[in-house]
Amino acid sequence: MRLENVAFRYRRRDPWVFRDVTVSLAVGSVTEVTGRNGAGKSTLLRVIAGLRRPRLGIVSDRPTRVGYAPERFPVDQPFSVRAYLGHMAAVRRVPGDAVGAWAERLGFDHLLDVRLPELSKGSAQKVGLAQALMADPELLILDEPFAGLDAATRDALPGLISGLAADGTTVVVSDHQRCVEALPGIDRLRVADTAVTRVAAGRTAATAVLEVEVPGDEADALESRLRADGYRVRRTER
Ligand SMILES: Nc1ncnc2c1ncn2[C@@H]1O[C@H](COP(=O)(O)OP(=O)(O)OP(=O)(O)O)[C@@H](O)[C@H]1O
Repeated sequence: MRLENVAFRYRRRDPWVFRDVTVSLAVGSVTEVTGRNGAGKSTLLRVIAGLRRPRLGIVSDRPTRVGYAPERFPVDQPFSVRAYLGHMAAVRRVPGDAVGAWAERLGFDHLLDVRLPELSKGSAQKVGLAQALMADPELLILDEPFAGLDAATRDALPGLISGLAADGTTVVVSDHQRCVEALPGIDRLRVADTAVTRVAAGRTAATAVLEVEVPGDEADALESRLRADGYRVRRTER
């Protein structure tokens, strides 16, 4: 699919979140969206998913089956996990046994009869992932999917994502935790200052490595700023 000269702001007098965005997402690609807090990553994902319409520009060739897992899964609905996912499966015409299969795969099958508001953050995140994944999406949008996940699921998710991509799903993921950055062939978009820029995938000949020495108590902040800006950071303590 393709975004062409896309601009978005929430309200008419708001500042633009981004402007003049022209990017293509190849079928079966995995794209990581990076940027600082508030840069516009979630907004870009919503526009790509079709949940928000661009104010200007054109989005073309968006696949029909779109799976979207929001940053914060809405847990204020009074249903059990089973009832909620069963309903989502019915809406998307997915066989009902997909619910149990995804619950088992993501490790929350023991929670199927728990009501959504009673779920822990990580378990709610898994339910959000399951509803996005079970429709066999051609376009899968994951907004900070790793937040709150247990180690086993966090480790399994990149493999699951690359498996789906290998089968032709186009995946777009924002990921402060940088869990997908090591996936081979991953594309990267950086959102900053109302621009969305494609960052060269694979390191090219033009890559430079800087060694920067900072006081220990500043290291965490600098590291997360650099990572948010899309840089790869290797850290050593002295
Ligand atoms: N529903 C909304 N209505 C109005 N403004 C919004 C809305 N959602 C986000 N914004 C604004 O749009 C800008 C981009 O927000 P967005 O959530 O897309 O950033 P982000 O890069 O995903 O941030 P984070 O890393 O903190 O999740 C911010 O200025 C934010 O305040």
